[in-house]
Amino acid sequence: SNIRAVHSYEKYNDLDTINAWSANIAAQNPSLVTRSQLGTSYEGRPIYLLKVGRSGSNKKAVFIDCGFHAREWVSPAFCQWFVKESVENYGSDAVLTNLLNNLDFYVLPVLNVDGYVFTWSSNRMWRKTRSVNSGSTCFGTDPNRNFNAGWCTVGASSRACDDTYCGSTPESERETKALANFIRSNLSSIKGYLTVHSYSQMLLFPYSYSYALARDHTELNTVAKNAVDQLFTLHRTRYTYGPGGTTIYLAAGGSDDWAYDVGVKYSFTFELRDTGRYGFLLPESQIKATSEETMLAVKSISNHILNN
Ligand SMILES: O=C(NO)N[C@@H](Cc1ccccc1)C(=O)O
Ligand SMILES: [Zn+2]
Repeated sequence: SNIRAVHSYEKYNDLDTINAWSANIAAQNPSLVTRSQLGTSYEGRPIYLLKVGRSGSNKKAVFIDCGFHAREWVSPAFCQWFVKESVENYGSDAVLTNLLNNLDFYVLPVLNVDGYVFTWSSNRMWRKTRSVNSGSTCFGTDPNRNFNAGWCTVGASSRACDDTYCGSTPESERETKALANFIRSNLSSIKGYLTVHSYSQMLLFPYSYSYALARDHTELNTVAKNAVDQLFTLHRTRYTYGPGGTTIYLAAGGSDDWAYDVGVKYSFTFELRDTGRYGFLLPESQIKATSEETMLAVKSISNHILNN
């Protein structure tokens, strides 16, 4: 039939649906969206990346990833929402249009594709990747402990069966290696790194691997404050913000700390809704409000990046 399948942005979508969506939204919006493959997961699934923005030469870029942790379903929902908003409101939303004309957004809807599939098929509460750990019957590494940033020193486990297992080496996972390689290869353009998790309602920035203040602490703190203030205006959702170590907990090997230390100055971790009532099982009825308020924070941060 000639009826175009309509994507449901207010539902949680399985990986096949998300992959079909990313192919379609790129095909239907060629002047704004291009899809590439970042890499392949442990179980052999493609990890797709969307580049969103008007084509132009030597534009600054902001990298946004979702779906690090498999059970955090509202995270991939937000990445889908971001792309939808970009293609639907380009030309009508002045702020978004200006951003898309002057910045490129790399949007990674699901990094941990194997884990995400596993939460749909087997264990809704799975967090890690699904790689086999030699010498253990336990699967997976915590991708947010697997980066070369104070790796496995604090707030991480060296036991394969733990949910915060740091892996056998930094970037041991195909998924984290692919992401790190992409950022390393595009350091001249990537000025911002936003990694989207749930839940807690927090906006975190380096460092989580120690209590040391980042050299850009004052600026990052101001950017975070402005972002959470913008977020609050829509539905009065309250976020806390600050360095990860003091705001949530000490944890080494995180992607935000790694990105910051390789030179991506504006590096933030979002912890979306809620604060524990539903936790990872946030009802689909809250996807719209969560995504809309998070858009305000992302636009605030992106404008700061564009103007600095
Ligand atoms: O996973 C979640 N929430 O989903 N929280 C992050 C907190 C964090 C953020 C940045 C660096 C290290 C740790 C975690 O990986 O534990
Ligand atoms: Zn997480």
